[in-house]
Amino acid sequence: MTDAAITVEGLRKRYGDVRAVDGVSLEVVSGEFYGILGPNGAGKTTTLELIEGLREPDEGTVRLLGLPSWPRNPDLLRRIGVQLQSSAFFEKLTAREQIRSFASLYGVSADRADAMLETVGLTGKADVRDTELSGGQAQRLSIACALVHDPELVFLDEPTTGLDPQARRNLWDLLREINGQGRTVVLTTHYMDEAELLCDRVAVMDAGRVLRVGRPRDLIEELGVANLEDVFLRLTGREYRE
Ligand SMILES: Nc1ncnc2c1ncn2[C@@H]1O[C@H](COP(=O)(O)OP(=O)(O)OP(=O)(O)O)[C@@H](O)[C@H]1O
Repeated sequence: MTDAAITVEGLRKRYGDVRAVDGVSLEVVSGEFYGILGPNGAGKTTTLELIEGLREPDEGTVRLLGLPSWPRNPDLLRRIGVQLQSSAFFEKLTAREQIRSFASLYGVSADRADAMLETVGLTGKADVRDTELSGGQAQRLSIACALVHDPELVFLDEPTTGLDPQARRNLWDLLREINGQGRTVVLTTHYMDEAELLCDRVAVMDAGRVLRVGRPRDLIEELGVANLEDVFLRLTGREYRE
């Protein structure tokens, strides 16, 4: 029996005429580092939001840590970490106040919040308001807020987009460390080098469907190509998405 952290069956979500998620089923094993890949508009973010329980599916079911993610379950929300966009920050707070506010929602100490700020390299910006942080700094703060309560299951939507190479490498180290502690990590990314390096398995999506799931090196071998970027292009084609 596999120890499933996430089980998704027959997930569908439409926005008007757009079938954003069109029958997605997948399973993420406990402790796995799992990537959701796909071109713009493939349905990655919508899939993630449905899995996280932030949106109601039209059809299908999601179980997180054995429990349904919809309707929202407060006990479950304590056990998962979701990286929200920085627009979800509390208004007019400094970086330190921001992460301490998230921490207090979960009953986590201010010391632990400050340590998390240090982990993402933002101690020097602790007294700066979030609106005055650079894009990459705000992103690091949002990741720190998602991790402050030590979640068992972590969801990150394009966590390294817009980060400089230093922040990107440091974040990779942090995510590896979190995963090494036995936590399950699910991320979306457009960086195939990142997915190849970090992910135990990836799901390649397009047009709301999962085209292929596998270990990066197995997919590379199966398709007889050089790297995961080639796998991605082979499966999803080279045309621009609308
Ligand atoms: N709130 C919404 N209302 C209407 N259409 C939406 C909404 N959110 C997403 N869509 C549409 O659903 C489809 C899937 O979008 P989604 O954001 O899930 O894709 P994605 O794979 O995350 O894309 P990207 O890589 O560009 O972030 C797109 O066609 C998008 O235009």
